[in-house]
Amino acid sequence: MVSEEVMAMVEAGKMLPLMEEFYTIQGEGFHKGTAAYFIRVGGCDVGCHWCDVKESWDANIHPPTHVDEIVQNAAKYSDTIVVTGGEPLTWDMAPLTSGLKSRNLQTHIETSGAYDLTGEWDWICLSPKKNKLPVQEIYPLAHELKVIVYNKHDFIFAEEQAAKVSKDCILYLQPEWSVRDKMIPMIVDYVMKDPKWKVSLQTHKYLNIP
Ligand SMILES: C[S@@+](CC[C@H](N)C(=O)[O-])C[C@H]1O[C@@H](n2cnc3c(N)ncnc32)[C@H](O)[C@@H]1O
Ligand SMILES: Nc1nc2[nH]cc(C(=O)O)c2c(=O)[nH]1
Ligand code: SF4
Ligand SMILES: [Mg+2]
Repeated sequence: MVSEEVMAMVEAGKMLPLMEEFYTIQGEGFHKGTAAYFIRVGGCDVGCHWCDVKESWDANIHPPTHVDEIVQNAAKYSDTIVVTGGEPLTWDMAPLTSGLKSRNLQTHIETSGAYDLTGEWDWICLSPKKNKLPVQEIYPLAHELKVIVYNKHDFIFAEEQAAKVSKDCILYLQPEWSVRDKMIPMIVDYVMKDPKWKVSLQTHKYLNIP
């Protein structure tokens, strides 16, 4: 049981249910190959059946942690901080990013965009999900669109989503990990036919790093 005081702090984004934090190499998308410190915030009710971090979904099992403490720790490791989850936009990200920005850190977010965008971000990776679509406001702000391809219909979904982002947004198709052997050849063909798309792989899984 958490106290009402802690609940109010979480509500205000001054504390966040912290699942894990780790220094690694960004494995996916535009910044792949670049060292970054990851902050994984618990809580998500989007419910992707193939989600590779289902342990993150239940916010109650992750300890509410002061954002000041998260920031102080993150600053020791990297000047690029990736906030992921769970779905980080479940929570008000403003206190966390203002702390990170006050230390001149680069703020990146991995999000489904299913909830209102909060926080100040240098890089927004939008990975839309069919079962809970992004809010309209996030599309023009996304720097990269990363659509997970689990089956053929996901190419149609990817085109629908690409029609909503800005012309400068970088477009990625990323195979869902468990079906990668089947989907990679289809993604390769697709990208060669329509080179506005690029391939994104979960390279950290090939490198055996977090
Ligand atoms: C675990 S999610 C957390 C952030 C946010 N909830 C989201 O979905 O964008 C981080 C990234 O991993 C992707 N992802 C999750 N499970 C995956 C899987 N099985 N295969 C490929 N990508 C996956 C998501 O689409 C997202 O881009
Ligand atoms: N190395 C590494 N890169 C990543 N890029 C996005 C990730 C995520 O889970 O949000 C992730 C992750 O979990 N590990
Ligand atoms: S939105 Fe992200 S964290 Fe939530 S279930 Fe889907 S992939 Fe997992
Ligand atoms: Mg991951």
